[in-house]
Amino acid sequence: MNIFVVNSGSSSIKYQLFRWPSEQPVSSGLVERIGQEQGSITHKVFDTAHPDAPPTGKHLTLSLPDHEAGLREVVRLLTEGEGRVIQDPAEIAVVGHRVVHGGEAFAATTLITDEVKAEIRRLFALAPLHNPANALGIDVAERLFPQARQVAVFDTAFHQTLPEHAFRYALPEALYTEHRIRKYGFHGTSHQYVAAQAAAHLHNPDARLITIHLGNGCSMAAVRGRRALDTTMGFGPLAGLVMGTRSGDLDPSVLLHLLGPLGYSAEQVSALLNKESGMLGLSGFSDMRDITRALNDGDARAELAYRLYAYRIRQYIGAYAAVLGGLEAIVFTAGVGENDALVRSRVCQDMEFFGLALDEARNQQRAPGLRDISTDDSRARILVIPTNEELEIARQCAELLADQQ
Ligand SMILES: Nc1ncnc2c1ncn2[C@@H]1O[C@H](COP(=O)(O)OP(=O)(O)O)[C@@H](O)[C@H]1O
Ligand SMILES: CC(=O)OP(=O)(O)O
Ligand SMILES: [Mg+2]
Repeated sequence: MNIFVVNSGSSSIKYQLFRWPSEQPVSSGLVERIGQEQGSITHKVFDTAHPDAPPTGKHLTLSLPDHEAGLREVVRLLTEGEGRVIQDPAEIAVVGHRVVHGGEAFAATTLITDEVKAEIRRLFALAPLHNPANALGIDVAERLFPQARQVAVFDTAFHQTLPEHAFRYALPEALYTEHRIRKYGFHGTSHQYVAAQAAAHLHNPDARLITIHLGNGCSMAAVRGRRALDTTMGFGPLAGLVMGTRSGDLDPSVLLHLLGPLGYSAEQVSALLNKESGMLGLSGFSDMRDITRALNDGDARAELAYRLYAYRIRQYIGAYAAVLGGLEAIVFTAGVGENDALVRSRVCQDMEFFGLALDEARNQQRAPGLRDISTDDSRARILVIPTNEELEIARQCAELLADQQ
C-alpha cells in the first residue's frame, strides 16, 4: 500500500510518499513560493532497495499560481519520467493531511467527510495562517486522488489529554462552555513522535519529558507516559515561545493598548502578532540562519533576539519540570532545535544545578538520528531527536484504517 502525506502551508506544501507496512519513504519534497512570480519544487526519490543510500533529486523552478498547480506538478513528478515511483495516482490508497487546528471536536485522527471539512473551516478564525491552507490541500487532494481515502491528523489532538486546570483560562465560564475558549496546543504530531522516540531510547515508558519543537512556529510540551500534561501554545498558535514571526506570550494589556489608544484594527493586530513579531520584529530576520549570521557580525539586535528566545525556553523548562514533578530528559527538535547548537547551548547554560549538564563537544557534533548531548553524569538527559511529522501522520493513518477493518 502507498500512503501519501501532505503538509500544506500558506505558501508551501511538504509531501512524502511511503510504502506500507514497511514505512519505507519512496519520495519526499517541498513545493515553495506558491502564488509568487516564480515557484519551486525540490523533489527527492529514495532507493527502496538501498534505504541508506542518499536520495536522488531534482529542483524545478516554475510558475505555481496556486496549491492545485503545485500538487498537480508533484503528481506528475511521481508518475512520469525517469524518477517516477508509481504508474498512476490510483496506486495511492490513503492521503494523510496535517491539519493544524482540530478544536475540541477531534481528539484523534479522522477520516475526512463533508462534516469534517465544515468543522475545519469553522476553525479558520482560530488558526488563520494554517487551517485555510490545510483545507485547500484537502480539496485539491480529493480532486487529484479521487479513489484514495483522505485522512486528517490534527496538531491539536495529542494535547487533548491536558487536565482541565492546564487547558482552561481564568475567564468567565461561559466563554469556555459557549465559545470553547481554552488552550488547545499545536505541533502535537511532532511532540508525540519525539516523545515516543525518547521514551523508547530511555527504556522508560513512563518517562517525564520536556519536548522543545523549534521550527518557524515554536512550542514546548510536558509529557509523561506518552500523555501531554501541558504545552506552551494556546487557543491559537501564537502563545508561548518567541517564534520566527510570532510574538509568543504577551500581556493582554498590550492588545488593549494597540486596539485603544494606538488605533490598530483587529486585522492589523493579527498581522502584527502573526507576521511581524517574534525574531523578525526584534532583529529584522525571521530565519534563524540569518540571525546567526548577524550575531556573528556583532549585531546587537540579533544578540538580544537570541537571548530572549533562549530565555523564554529556559523559563518553560523550569515550569514544566515542576508540572511533571521531575525530569528524565529534555528533547530538542525541528529546524532550529536539530541544527542550531548555539541555541541549545544558551538554553542549557548553567543548568547543572537543575540536573541538566550539556556536553559542549557532543552538542557541536553533527550526526543523523537521535543524539544524547548531555554529559555522562547529567541527572537528566539532553536529547536531539529529528522530528518526522510525515511518518507519524502516515502511522496514524495506517492505524485508523486497521481499526476500521
Ligand atoms: N542549519 C541550521 N541552523 C540553524 N537554523 C536552521 C538550520 N536549518 C534550518 N534552520 C531553521 O529552522 C527553521 C525552520 O524549521 P522547520 O522545522 O523546517 O520549520 P517549519 O516546519 O515550521 O517550516 C528556520 O528558522 C531555519 O532557519
Ligand atoms: C502550528 C504551527 O505553528 O505550525 P508551524 O510551525 O508549521 O507554523
Ligand atoms: Mg513544522
